[in-house]
Amino acid sequence: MESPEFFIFPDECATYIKEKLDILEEKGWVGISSADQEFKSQSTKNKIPVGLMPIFNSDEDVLTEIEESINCHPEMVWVGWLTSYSPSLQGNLALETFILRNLHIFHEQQDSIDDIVISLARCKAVAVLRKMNRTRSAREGIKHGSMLKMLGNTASMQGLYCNIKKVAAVDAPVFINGESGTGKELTARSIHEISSRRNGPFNAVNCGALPTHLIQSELFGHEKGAFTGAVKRKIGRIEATEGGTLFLDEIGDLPLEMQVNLLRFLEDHKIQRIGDTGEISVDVRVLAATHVDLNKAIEEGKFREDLYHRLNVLTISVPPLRERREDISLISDYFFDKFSCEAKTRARGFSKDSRSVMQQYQWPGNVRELINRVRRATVMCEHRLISPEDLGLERRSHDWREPLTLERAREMAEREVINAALVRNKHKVQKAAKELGVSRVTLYRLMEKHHLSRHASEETHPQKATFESGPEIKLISP
Ligand SMILES: Nc1ncnc2c1ncn2[C@@H]1O[C@H](COP(=O)(O)OP(=O)(O)OP(=O)(O)O)[C@@H](O)[C@H]1O
Repeated sequence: MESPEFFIFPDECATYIKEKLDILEEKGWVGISSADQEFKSQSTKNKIPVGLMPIFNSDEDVLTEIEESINCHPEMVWVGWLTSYSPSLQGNLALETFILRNLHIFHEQQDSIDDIVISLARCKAVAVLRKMNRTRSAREGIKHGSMLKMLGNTASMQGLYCNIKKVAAVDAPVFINGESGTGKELTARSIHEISSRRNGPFNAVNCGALPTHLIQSELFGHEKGAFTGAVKRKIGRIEATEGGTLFLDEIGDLPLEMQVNLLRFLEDHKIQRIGDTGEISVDVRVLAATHVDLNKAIEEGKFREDLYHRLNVLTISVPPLRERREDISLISDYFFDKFSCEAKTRARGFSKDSRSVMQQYQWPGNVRELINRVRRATVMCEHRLISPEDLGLERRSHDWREPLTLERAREMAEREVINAALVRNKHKVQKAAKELGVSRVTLYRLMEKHHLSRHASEETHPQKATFESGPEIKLISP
């Protein structure tokens, strides 16, 4: 016989629910406390649960507990059960907003017990639909409804989606941390897309890519004749983002004098075009990202502490690909399908060897590097299955059981570390040299010695990266 439908309720509400359990059981529903192991038992394994959340009071602690239950089981659709003990929602804006946003409501005093059964069934139907969508989304690569094409099902990515939703619900600045190529800009776009600003513009500015003398005008705009060459009025990127979201990438590269202006804008939401005496009010949300250590930059006097605190109201971290290896197959398959639809290819998929190599590689350039390698392999592959060589990844050519001179080992390690630094720094030689602690000239010499290209487009070709599965490699000073 088929087991009855079931719902989960937070452990702290157990006493209240127990009183009602018999009635609900008669209607074909079984209630299980969130602390109960039965949740994972055979009888409920293939069932989709619904969450039932009695609301007794509006203490912050209770809100936090509810929030935690929802976060622990984001797959569930939750019914909020307003009991005779529930606080009045009117006048309690925080609770009201929270409840309306997260729960389907059942009023015990206004609705009959049959209505709660209907609510549970309705939520079950929504949960089933959600599950179907999630499965399809994982295939299609679209996650969480309007959240942009962010791929990844690992716990760390689920945590990221959860945080994106949380920060999208408010209007404060957000600081997005993460290595290069992890998806910081995509995260910023996702925040914008599900925020109340989604109908406004989204603008991304790479502070590191703008020449210093142009940054002020680019961000704040200028009036005609403000400086030589200002032949007409220019609206800056901040003003052009009115009503929307401005993403300042590589904020660590913003010159100090510009940091003062940005701070002023963040404090009073007013800007001044160069050559204009008046101030203009602008309604723009700022999201910022960097892959440099800003605490270190503050210590070195390169980044203003007050600006850091102003921007750092909410922080989100995007995990590196090597820390979510289970997502590698999903991402590579998705992009292989995409690229093979766009261009003719003989390839039908990845060989077993390629999959294993991709799993072990460190991915210093993260998702961007994975996409680039898959794109190249899809075009270059001459067989039915993409090989590690097509991906520009080859197993370490040396078998460690074989004898190896120390000099050769040093050379191999040196090449690998330099290649990783170049990929991480988008082939900006000066930046990579700084990270490696050598001069630019030295790095050029080493690149020549190891036949490493300085162009990003060639990062996987003709040089092949090896993958590191052995002990950590240290850079040996030349
Ligand atoms: N989870 C993901 N799913 C699908 N595509 C992704 C994901 N993360 C990143 N990408 C893709 O990888 C590329 C790099 O992402 P993005 O530009 O957002 O990274 P970033 O962290 O901002 O990089 P950088 O610091 O170098 O500017 C983009 O093409 C982006 O669409």
